[in-house]
Amino acid sequence: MACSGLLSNSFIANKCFRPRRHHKLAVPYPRSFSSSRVHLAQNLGISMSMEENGAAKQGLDVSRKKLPHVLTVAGSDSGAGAGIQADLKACAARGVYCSTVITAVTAQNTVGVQGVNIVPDEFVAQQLKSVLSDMEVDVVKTGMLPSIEIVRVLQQSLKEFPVRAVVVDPVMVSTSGDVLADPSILARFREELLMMADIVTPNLKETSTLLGGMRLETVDDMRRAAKLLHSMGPRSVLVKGGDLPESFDAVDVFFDGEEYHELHSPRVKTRNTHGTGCTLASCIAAELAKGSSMLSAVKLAKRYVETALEYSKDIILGNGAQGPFDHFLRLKHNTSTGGTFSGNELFLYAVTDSGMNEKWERPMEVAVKEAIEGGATIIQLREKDAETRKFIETAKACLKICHPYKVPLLINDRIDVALASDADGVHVGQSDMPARVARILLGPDKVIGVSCKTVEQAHQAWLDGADYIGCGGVYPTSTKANNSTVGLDGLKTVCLASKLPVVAIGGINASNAITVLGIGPPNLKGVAVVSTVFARSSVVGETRKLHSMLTEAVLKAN
Ligand SMILES: Nc1ncnc2c1ncn2[C@@H]1O[C@H](COP(=O)(O)OP(=O)(O)O)[C@@H](O)[C@H]1O
Ligand SMILES: Cc1ncc(COP(=O)(O)O)c(N)n1
Ligand SMILES: [Mg+2]
Repeated sequence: MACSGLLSNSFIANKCFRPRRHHKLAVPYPRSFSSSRVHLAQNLGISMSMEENGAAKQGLDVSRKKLPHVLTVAGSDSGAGAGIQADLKACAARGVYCSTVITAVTAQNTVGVQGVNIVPDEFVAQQLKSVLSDMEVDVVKTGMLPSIEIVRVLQQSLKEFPVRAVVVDPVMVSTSGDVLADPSILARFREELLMMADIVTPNLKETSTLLGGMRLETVDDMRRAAKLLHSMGPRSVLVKGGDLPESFDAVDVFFDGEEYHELHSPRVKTRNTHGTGCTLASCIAAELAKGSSMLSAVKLAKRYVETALEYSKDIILGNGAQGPFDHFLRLKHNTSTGGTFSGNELFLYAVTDSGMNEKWERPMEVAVKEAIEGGATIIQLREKDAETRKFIETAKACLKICHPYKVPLLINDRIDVALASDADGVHVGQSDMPARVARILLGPDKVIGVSCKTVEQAHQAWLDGADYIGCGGVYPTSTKANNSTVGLDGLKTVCLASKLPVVAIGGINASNAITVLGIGPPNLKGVAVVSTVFARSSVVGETRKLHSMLTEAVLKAN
């Protein structure tokens, strides 16, 4: 469609980039269109909009990066599992800005919906105008639309302020069985809203309702339903199968008028599925806002929901049948440190050695368990030659052993293995990945330790966002070839300069550990050992011996 000079600025901003109806959204949307807007406006002899004039007057850069932006038009869920709250969390998790037009306020929890207060339609219209007239919305996602009047004002607003895509989640009944939309709305949905939708995402009940009570029991039924719904006007249809019997995978059927795609994912066994529909639709909207094609957006959204459910399957919130899940995939991370590493964990630091375990035919898990039972306060898995897949499995198994004891487990060098196993952190050497990069990859909560021999390295580790440093070798050691030693003096110098807690490493054993800890600086928090605990047959016995010696020495010193 050509843009004419008579069109309003908002039309230019949005409509020109909107793919024409009945074309699939295969071409990524242009990401930044502030600059193209100005360019386009100049070509068409149109002056800049008020906002651009304002920005220019304030000396702001009008070609600044535009945030992908989803506007959700939905109801508030006081329990924050579904509705507006789920939409905000989903968009935030996907890195997209989300504005909100609230259509109703529900009193809701994990048991059900106790009350609904519908926002007057004039006020919904006012919210829509406030956001759409000002904030360059890319995609509108609709959820609970509780009255015919509200559907009408939404349609009018979208005509006045067209956006690039409309995702319609036709919320009618909550999973708990409570009615969220007036039944009279059905006709309006069928006749008007579906026509405006780039995608409509009904669950089984909603599909059946929209199709006059059609029975949906199999994936074939879902395919037929998708086709029928498509004939009602939306460009694409996703019939969601979360409510199929438990024997089925979680199957959704996508149909764009030409092709069907059955999207399968394993059915996560959990009660925490409240808000999956809202989240899925918001995630689709978010991906479209970033520039995805429709099918990619749907696939990614489904994978996101599946992953979030898997991560949150055991969380307990509320007494009802429908628990919420964690959009930021974090609640299940019950790390022993919880992002509050103090340094005291370094007291008896056990670094594993697979060669020593092999010699005693001891699985790594057994060695780790024995070390912890003997009193190790932190474990580092140091597997220089392990195959990646095996290493990840071992790390996961060891984490299961460490966490009940609240003992953190770190991975030597391998950031990828730490990420894949969700270990508590990493320990890196001077020639491994820089701690600064590891911090970016691992996020703020994981523990990062760095091996340092000098004051400069210790300072850099601090600048890079490490949590502790390992200083050594204090004495010569057989576990690290060609490693120069720093001696007690070098250790003391580094400790005095370091802003981070320090663990001493290298050749430390039962006969010198007390001397090492005795050198004094308060940030010298402990000793790290390898052979001392792992080279003998009884790891638990050796660790216990060292632990009681160290404890006794510390008690005496205090
Ligand atoms: N137990 C589950 N395991 C994996 N995916 C699920 C599960 N329950 C629902 N889903 C997925 O969540 C999305 C929302 O589906 P559904 O629960 O049917 O919609 P609604 O929340 O609107 O009732 C779909 O992609 C569906 O496949
Ligand atoms: C405000 C609001 N919007 C939507 C839903 C649907 O979510 P679900 O189908 O998971 O109950 C809900 N329960 N509450
Ligand atoms: Mg659901």
